[in-house]
Amino acid sequence: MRIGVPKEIKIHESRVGLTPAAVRELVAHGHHVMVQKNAGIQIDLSDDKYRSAGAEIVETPQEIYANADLIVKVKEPQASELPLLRQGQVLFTYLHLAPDPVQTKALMNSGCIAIAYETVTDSFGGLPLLAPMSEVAGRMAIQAGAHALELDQGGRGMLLGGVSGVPAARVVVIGGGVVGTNAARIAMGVEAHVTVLDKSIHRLQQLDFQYGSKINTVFSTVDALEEHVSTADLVIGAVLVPGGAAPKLVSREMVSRMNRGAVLVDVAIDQGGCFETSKPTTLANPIFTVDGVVHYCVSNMPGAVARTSTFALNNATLPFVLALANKGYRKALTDDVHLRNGLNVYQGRLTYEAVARDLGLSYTPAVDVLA
Ligand SMILES: NC(=O)C1=CN([C@@H]2O[C@H](COP(=O)(O)OP(=O)(O)OC[C@H]3O[C@@H](n4cnc5c(N)ncnc54)[C@H](O)[C@@H]3O)[C@@H](O)[C@H]2O)C=CC1
Ligand SMILES: CC(=O)C(=O)O
Ligand SMILES: [Mg+2]
Repeated sequence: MRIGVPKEIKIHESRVGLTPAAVRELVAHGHHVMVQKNAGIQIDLSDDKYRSAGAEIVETPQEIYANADLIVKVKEPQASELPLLRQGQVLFTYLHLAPDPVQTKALMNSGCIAIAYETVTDSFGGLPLLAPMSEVAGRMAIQAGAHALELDQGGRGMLLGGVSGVPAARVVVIGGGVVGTNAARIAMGVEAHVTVLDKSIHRLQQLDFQYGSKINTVFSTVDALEEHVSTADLVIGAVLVPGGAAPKLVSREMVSRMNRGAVLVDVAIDQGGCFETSKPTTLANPIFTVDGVVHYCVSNMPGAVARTSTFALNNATLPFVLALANKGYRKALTDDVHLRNGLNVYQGRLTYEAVARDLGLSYTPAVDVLA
């Protein structure tokens, strides 16, 4: 199979769809891999490293999209990339379609087969291609939040862990999944006062068992959210309804009652965000202020640590890329329900129910289009 890896063009995004090691595996299985010139240059993955792994280095994205059967990317296709997608071409990348009707329509019109990393599942009930980036983003959320709490960023001028004689900052994490657990872990590490809210008692039990007296776990209700958000110094938004738009759990009114200079980090912004006042920002210009509350809403946080993130992502995606390349998309999707759960768009039809529901479009089950 001909596999193409375009250079990412989302602002400040330096991750790459395939590492040289992943290219080498694919080439060893008899596939032809085209990597766009300088795709990995920012993270010390030079064209020479890709050449040594057996890749063909290609000058332009146009050549990649014109010649590849399977495109392996990181972020959702940007406006200039969408018209390059072709009928019957397989696209494997993050998509986050629920809050993005424009991209959804463009993918449907292209006739491509779009498989979203973030809705591929595993047999443990997890999202194995989202999890590595959620680990990164959860850990980064605390360093981004700590920076935003500095006075010259508009923050309260607080150190997360406090010092002798001065209390630690109050960190509230909404959603105790992969992002939330990693954020809580780093916040505990810097000795902040950490509270996690979740609507899953099971998750709260696991966190309580794992971290004991270092963490406060709270069942999430409107009452509990109001109580904990209003007194927080840093709030991390980390909820997820897989594939669907994030629920708006913190209203504008709740934000207006927060401490001046408190910080919100909305990691769930890639699914539309869980604070009413959130809007997506970029790594180039990550923060803005509403009612004196600093908001950090970057939809590709792992792009800031692109080297770590590229390796972590490839560890998870490679088995699925190999399956798609070795078997072809139809057999790979038919054989594996977990990969099939990643299928969001199939030649003009929407095949992921939560996306169709949130965008008010009609839904066709993946099994039906593959039959
Ligand atoms: N901005 C960025 O760069 C990145 C964003 N993300 C996003 O972060 C979000 C969280 O991802 P994960 O932690 O991997 O998901 P996860 O599925 O591991 O955890 C989500 C948690 O939210 C809880 N939850 C769902 N609805 C809730 C509600 N109404 N109230 C309270 N808790 C609720 C669930 O019980 C679950 O424990 C996703 O939107 C994901 O796409 C992930 C990586 C990078
Ligand atoms: C998950 C996601 O949106 C990212 O890694 O950029
Ligand atoms: Mg304590």
